[in-house]
Amino acid sequence: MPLDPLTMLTISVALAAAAALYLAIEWRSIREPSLLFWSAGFATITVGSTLALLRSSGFLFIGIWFANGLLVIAHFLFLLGVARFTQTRLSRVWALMFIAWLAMLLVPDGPTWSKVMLLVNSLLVALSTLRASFLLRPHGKSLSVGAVQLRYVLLAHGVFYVAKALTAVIPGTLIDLAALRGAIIQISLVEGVMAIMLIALSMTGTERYRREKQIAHLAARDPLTALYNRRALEVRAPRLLEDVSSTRPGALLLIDIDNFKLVNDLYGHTAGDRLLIALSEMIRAVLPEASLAARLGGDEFVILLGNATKEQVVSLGNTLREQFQQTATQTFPTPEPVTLSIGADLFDQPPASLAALIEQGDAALYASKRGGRNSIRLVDRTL
Ligand SMILES: Nc1nc2c(ncn2[C@@H]2O[C@H](COP(=O)(O)OP(=O)(O)OP(=O)(O)O)[C@@H](O)[C@H]2O)c(=O)[nH]1
Repeated sequence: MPLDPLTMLTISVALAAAAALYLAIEWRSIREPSLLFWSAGFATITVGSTLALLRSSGFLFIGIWFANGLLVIAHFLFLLGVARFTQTRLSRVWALMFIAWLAMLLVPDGPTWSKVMLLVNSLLVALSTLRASFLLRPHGKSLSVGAVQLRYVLLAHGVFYVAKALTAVIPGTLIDLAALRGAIIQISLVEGVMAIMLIALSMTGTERYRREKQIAHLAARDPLTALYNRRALEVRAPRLLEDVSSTRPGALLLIDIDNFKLVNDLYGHTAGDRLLIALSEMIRAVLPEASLAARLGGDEFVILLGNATKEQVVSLGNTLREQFQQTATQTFPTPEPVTLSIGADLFDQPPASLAALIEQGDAALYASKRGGRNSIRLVDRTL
């Protein structure tokens, strides 16, 4: 049994209100501005659909003109939300949408103007929606499943509104906005209900996926240097270590700053932090593919290499040592030199565990410290 227009509109009001509330609650917990725009968009649809119900009571200005204008604003709010989500700036030209909408309020009554109203209104909605879909296209970065879904839902919704605009100019189509009669209006109401559900679901999916990724990223990183922390290294190291063989030896470099305490004592903790960040950036810059780097804690860092050679390990260690010494001497001169001691281990069989490997690296590091610091000690276990 087909549902009558008033029932469809009532369903739209309920669904849009639920979506607005849900997105607002999500916003309260994660404070992501795009959620607020999307919530405001659904709240606007709630008000617009409620006003559209007044058509049956003869309130045509509020029930048609004003209600349709709110639909345009709602889609513009969706576009603003997508722009925030994709960190894009919208051109000021979009402000013309409001002028077009205000102009629609001046349109007189009558079937011809009814069509003009439908045409302009549909095109404005289509414009915002298609632009939002276009902003969600993949550009360099891969999109999450939720964002891809949102992109296609918006695209389908936008195409629907283009088609709706075209029907308004086809002669002979019955469009009675006042009485909510005509095939186009019936189809629109059904599409509207479906679109509200799909858009709201894909919006929440989009944000949730991004939040989960952010949480996973934060949990795996050292907050100061953004390198992996020890736990993240423990999770990722086994895959790299499994591939170690006599044809693809692995290597570990354990790096510790010499006399780091002096920087903290003489220049303050913030200066010490800056030096730790500088070292992490140097490490990132020299890190080959298929390798891992982490801050184990304090002034101790680790690099794990797959498919390494003795020459590569020594060269990488010495590059870091020289770069660091230069930076530390220039930025924070100290009575004792602030340098790097490195303990390295080259191996051609997967170690018993990461902890066992770090212990071996520790022994080499200790030897480097005892031998006068500012040096690299390599234990070659491939011989
Ligand atoms: N600025 C800063 N200092 C830290 C941080 N974590 C640990 N430290 C300091 O780093 C120092 C590490 O201690 P040590 O390794 O014994 O100091 P060191 O002077 O480098 O000693 P050697 O390694 O024997 O040369 C301590 O003074 C800690 O307070 C941090 O996140 N930021």
